Amino acid sequence: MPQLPTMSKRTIASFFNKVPGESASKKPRLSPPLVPDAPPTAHPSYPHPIASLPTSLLTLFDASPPPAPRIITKPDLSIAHYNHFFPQSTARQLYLFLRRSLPFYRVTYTIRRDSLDTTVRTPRYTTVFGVDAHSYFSDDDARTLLDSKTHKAVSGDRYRGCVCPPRPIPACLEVLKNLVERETGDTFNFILVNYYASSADSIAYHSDDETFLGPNPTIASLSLGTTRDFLMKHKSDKTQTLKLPLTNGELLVMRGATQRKWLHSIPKRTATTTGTWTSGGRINITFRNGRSPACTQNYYRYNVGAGPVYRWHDARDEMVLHTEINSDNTNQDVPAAVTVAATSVDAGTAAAEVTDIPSISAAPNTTNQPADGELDVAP
Ligand SMILES: O=C(O)CCC(=O)C(=O)O
Ligand SMILES: [Fe+2]
Repeated sequence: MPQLPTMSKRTIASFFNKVPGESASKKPRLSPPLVPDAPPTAHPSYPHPIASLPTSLLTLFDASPPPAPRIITKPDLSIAHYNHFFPQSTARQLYLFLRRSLPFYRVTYTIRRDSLDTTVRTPRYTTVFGVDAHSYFSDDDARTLLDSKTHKAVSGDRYRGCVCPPRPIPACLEVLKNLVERETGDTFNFILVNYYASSADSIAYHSDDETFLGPNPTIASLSLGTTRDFLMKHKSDKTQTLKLPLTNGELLVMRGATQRKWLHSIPKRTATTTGTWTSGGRINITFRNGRSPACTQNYYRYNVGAGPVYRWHDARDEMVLHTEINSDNTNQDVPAAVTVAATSVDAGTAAAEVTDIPSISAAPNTTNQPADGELDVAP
């Protein structure tokens, strides 16, 4: 395990910039303006503008660099575990902010399995931002998609197969990405967000080792909100298992052979956590580095899909269709005229329904396979 750099005290401005010499990439970076309570990030690919972090939260980030991580060692596994990447109160505010600011999806899709068309219902809310290394978003307000080599506009062909155009990382998540990059020394171009609304939401055993992430990918994973068990098991050595109850503000950095050799999951639980500040929910944010357009296509298909947008409704204390967000919510940045297409996922042809297969490893051309017995067949 290489020595991990530790985070030193710094100014708010530094959260928007890279450590000098850290990045090999010469491409311009998104630099959110350093004004108090900056305006939301808007982009034609977004269903609504996405609020920027309040300055009060940025100040909290500045106040407390995380303690050094615990290094977990097991065969073929390399994990740096930051018990308190963010202090409780900071993580709590971040959780509440992101839950009410991001667009979420409940993705349904059809796969061919055992010669049957099978409808898969992802048992959690998801969303994704970013684009693979072949492209990047311009640094100006337009945030145009540019080719990483020629720095010219990307041709329409490159992402033709995507369910939606790639989305630039909004300022509020760019700040988190920069914090994680500074701490880990890695760079990431994708942010995937899961929202587990209750203990019934889950992700089945899978590994994030698709070829489009390259060999031995580093994946950083931030947990906010309700504590959930993160279970790991070695793919071939059944004696090797690991259980980490991930609490509010924890960061896992998985490296080396971890994805190739181990599976991980967040299982459903029967206990219900209600009446707390989390409302029983948990946000997980993973930072990844996608190498090719196949990654972009896969991530948007399985984390945005073709269905409707959901947003958090403060008064109702639950996710609701974006179209239901109105003036009784405190999410006032949603233009009333915005409409979303109804789901175009056709479940009618399905001969069977399942929930929770390894969602992002279900696409063609991936090396992942569902672990035996991990599919939950819907009743
Ligand atoms: O929620 C978590 O901690 C894990 C999420 C995960 O494994 C994934 O999104 O690939
Ligand atoms: Fe995963």
